[in-house]
Amino acid sequence: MEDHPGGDEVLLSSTGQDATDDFEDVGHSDSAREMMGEYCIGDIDASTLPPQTKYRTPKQPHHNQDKTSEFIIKILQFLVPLAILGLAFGIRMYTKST
Ligand code: HEM
Repeated sequence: MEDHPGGDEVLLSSTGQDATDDFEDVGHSDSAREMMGEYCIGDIDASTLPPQTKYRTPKQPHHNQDKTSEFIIKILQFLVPLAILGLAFGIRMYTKST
C-alpha cells in the first residue's frame, strides 16, 4: 500500500467494494495494469456480492404547500406598478388643471 504512487488513502477509500470504476477513472497506465496481476489474491464469488442498490433521490419535504403567499406576490407585482402609473397620471392631471 505504501508503494502505491497514488497513495494509500485512495486505496483505503475503495476497500470492501468493487474498485473497478475508481481504478478506471484514474486512467492507470498499462504498466499499472500489469502490476495488478502481482497483487491478485483470487476472484470474488459473485454470489456473495451484496445486491446493487440504485441511488434514489431523497423525497423533498413539501415546505410551502400553501400557495397563497405566492399568489399574493404575483398580484402585487402586477398591481404596484399599475398603482404608481395611476398616481403619476393623477398628479399630472391635477397639476395641469391648476
Ligand atoms: C492493484 C491495484 C492498483 C495498482 C497496481 C495501481 C498502480 C498504480 C500506479 C503504477 C500508479 C502510477 C501511475 C500509473 O502508472 O498509472 C498509480 C497511480 C494512482 N492510482 Fe493506482 N493502482 C491500483 C489501484 C488503485 C485504485 C483502486 C485507486 C483508486 C481508488 C487508485 C488510484 C490511483 C491514483 C489517484 C493515482 C495517482 C494518479 C496521478 O497522480 O496521476 N489506484 N496506481
